[in-house]
Amino acid sequence: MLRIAVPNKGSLSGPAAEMLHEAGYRQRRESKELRTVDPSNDVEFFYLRPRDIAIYVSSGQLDIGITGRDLLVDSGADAEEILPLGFARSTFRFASKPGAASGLADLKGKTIATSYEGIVAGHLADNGVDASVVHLDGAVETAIELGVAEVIADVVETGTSLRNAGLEVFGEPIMKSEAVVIRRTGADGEEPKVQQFLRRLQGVLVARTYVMMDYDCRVEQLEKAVALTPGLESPTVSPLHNEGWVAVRAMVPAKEAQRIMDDLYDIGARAILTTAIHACRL
Ligand SMILES: Nc1ncnc2c1ncn2[C@@H]1O[C@H](COP(=O)(O)OP(=O)(O)OP(=O)(O)O)[C@@H](O)[C@H]1O
Ligand SMILES: O=P(O)(O)OC[C@H]1O[C@H](OP(=O)(O)OP(=O)(O)O)[C@H](O)[C@@H]1O
Ligand SMILES: [Mg+2]
Repeated sequence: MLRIAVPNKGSLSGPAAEMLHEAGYRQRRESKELRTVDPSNDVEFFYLRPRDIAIYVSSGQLDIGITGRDLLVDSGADAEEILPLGFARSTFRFASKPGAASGLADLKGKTIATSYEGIVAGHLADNGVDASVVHLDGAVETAIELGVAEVIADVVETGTSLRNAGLEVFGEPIMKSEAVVIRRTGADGEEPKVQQFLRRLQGVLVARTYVMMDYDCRVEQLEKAVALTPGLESPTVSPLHNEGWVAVRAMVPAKEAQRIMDDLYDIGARAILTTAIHACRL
């Protein structure tokens, strides 16, 4: 049975459960459940603290896990990223009172508060900067006002938390993060059950980003139309009962669907339809 670690709370947990559900896996019914078995898919899910997931996976007791890239790096655990999942996107940045610092060089001798000590200590060491790091569990934006630190390093998404605390980011982003699937470093990448799990999640990612487009066009316009909708491999072209016309079917990126429909209409295509994709295997 495949054993998978899933975040039990925080920003990762809702979207992770939603993605697993869309991929056809049974998920826990209530938030207190710490594990659940999905016998029809031969999978067992363990609901763990996001911060602990890389450690469990690196120990080899669980086959794979879903966590944040930043948490994986911060843990220093012997685990590697195998599939980015596109949710819980954030950047990890330094911030301070406006004007208190403008780059890495200004950190020398300063105290930096963070919940991600591993990332910060590694980044300072890589850049040869000598500064102290104070570990806080969360709400680190308050640390400057309360005199615990002069600088913070934290997850930034919209920037609202920093703005509310009167802080500004400075310097280059330390890293970009999103939810990722991880496995123990060097684990068997060809394991069929793992591959099947990854294919299912990839199917969800594709279903979320593409739509199916169908339209009719004159044979003379076919090459131009196909250039607009090349599909992933190649579009399906079928004859219509009316001579000189064909029906075309291709997957297109959902974000571009409206623009492509306009362009197809302009070259004479008609009966242009888009439909959602619920699941797929590429
Ligand atoms: N506001 C946010 N937007 C996007 N991703 C976020 C946000 N806050 C945290 N994350 C991501 O969530 C993961 C952190 O997990 P964590 O459980 O600490 O989330 P959290 O939302 O901060 O929860 P908690 O309330 O328990 O602190 C990291 O990968 C981080 O990049
Ligand atoms: O840029 P924003 O959109 O404001 O998002 C970033 C904030 O979200 C997270 O905090 P969370 O609410 O999880 O609290 P925490 O600090 O206790 O983890 C993170 O630690 C930042 O504080
Ligand atoms: Mg948090």
